[in-house]
Amino acid sequence: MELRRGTIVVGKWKGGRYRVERLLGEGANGKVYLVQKDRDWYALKVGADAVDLQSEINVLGTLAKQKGPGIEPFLFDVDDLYAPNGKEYPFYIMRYVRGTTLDAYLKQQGAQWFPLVGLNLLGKLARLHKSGWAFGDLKVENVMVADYGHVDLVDFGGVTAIGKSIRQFTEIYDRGYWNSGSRTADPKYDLFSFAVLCIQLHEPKRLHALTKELLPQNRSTLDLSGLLTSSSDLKPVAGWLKQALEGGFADAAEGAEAWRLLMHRRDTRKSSATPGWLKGLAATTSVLLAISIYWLLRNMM
Ligand SMILES: Nc1ncnc2c1ncn2[C@@H]1O[C@H](COP(=O)(O)OP(=O)(O)OP(=O)(O)O)[C@@H](O)[C@H]1O
Repeated sequence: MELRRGTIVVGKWKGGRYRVERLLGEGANGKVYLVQKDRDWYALKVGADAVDLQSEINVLGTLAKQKGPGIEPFLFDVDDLYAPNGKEYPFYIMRYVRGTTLDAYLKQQGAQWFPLVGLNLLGKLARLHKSGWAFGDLKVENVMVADYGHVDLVDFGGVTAIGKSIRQFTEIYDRGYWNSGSRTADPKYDLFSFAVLCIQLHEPKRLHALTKELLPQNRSTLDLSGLLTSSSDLKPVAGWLKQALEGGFADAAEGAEAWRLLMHRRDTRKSSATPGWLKGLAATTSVLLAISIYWLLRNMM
C-alpha cells in the first residue's frame, strides 16, 4: 500500500480530509506520512494490522487523557481510509514531530551534541516514568532530534503501564534478550535500552558482531560492559552506562541527574585545563628566553 504525494485521504467515518505530502518512515506496524489539513502539518500512520494499530491508539488515547507533565497532545483523529488499491486500512493522525533521527542528527551536527541530546532524552523518559509509564521500544529510530538538541519520541506502540508486560520491543535493546532482567515494564527497563542505544550510536559494528557471535544463553550484561570499557568514545560515560545496564538508577530522573553532573564535571575540567594556544605561547617564550640568555652569556665571555 502506497499513498502518493497529493493524494487526498478522506476518513470513512468522520470525514477528515488530509493531503499527503511525503513518506516520513515505515516500520513493522505501518507507514507514516506527512500530511496537511487546514494548513497544519500532521503525521498519518496507516497499518495493515488493525489490532496492532488499535493498541497504539489505545495508549495514545490514555496518555492524552492523562495530560501528565510534559505529555503533549499526540493523537488527533482515528479513522479508516480507502487506499488507491480499493482496500480499506485503519489510520490515525498524530502530531508531526519535526527533526531527524538521532543517528542522522549526530552525523550532521557532530558527536559533541551527544551529551546534551542524551540528557534531553533522559528528561523525556523521566516525564513518562513520573506518569506511570515505561516507553518500552526505545531505539535510535524512535528518537527524533530537532534544532539545539531538542528531543521527541515517536512510535508509542511499546508504551506500557509500569508493572505490565512490555508490549513491543526490539531485540538488541531488550533487557530480556541480554538475560539481564525481566520484560516487565519498569523505568529501569528503559534505562537499559538507553545504555544499549548509546552503544549502538558509538560502536554499532562491535555491538552487531556481539549479537552474532554469542549463543542466546550466553548473552549477558557483562558482554555489553566489555564493549564500554574498550571504547574510547564511550569512556566519559562508561561508568554511567554500566550502572544503567545493571539497574543502578531508580528511574530516568535519577539517571538524568547523574548524567548532568557528569557533563558539568567534564565541562569544568575542560575549562580549567590550560588551552592549547596558551601552552604553545609559553613554550615559544621559554625557547626565546633560553636563546637570549645563551647570547648574553656568550657576549659577556
Ligand atoms: N509523529 C511522527 N512525526 C514524524 N515522523 C514520524 C512520526 N511517527 C513516526 N515517524 C517516522 O516514521 C518511522 C516509522 O514509524 P513507527 O516507528 O511509528 O513505525 P512502526 O511500524 O511502529 O516501527 P517499528 O517497526 O519500529 O515498530 C519512525 O522511525 C520515524 O522516522
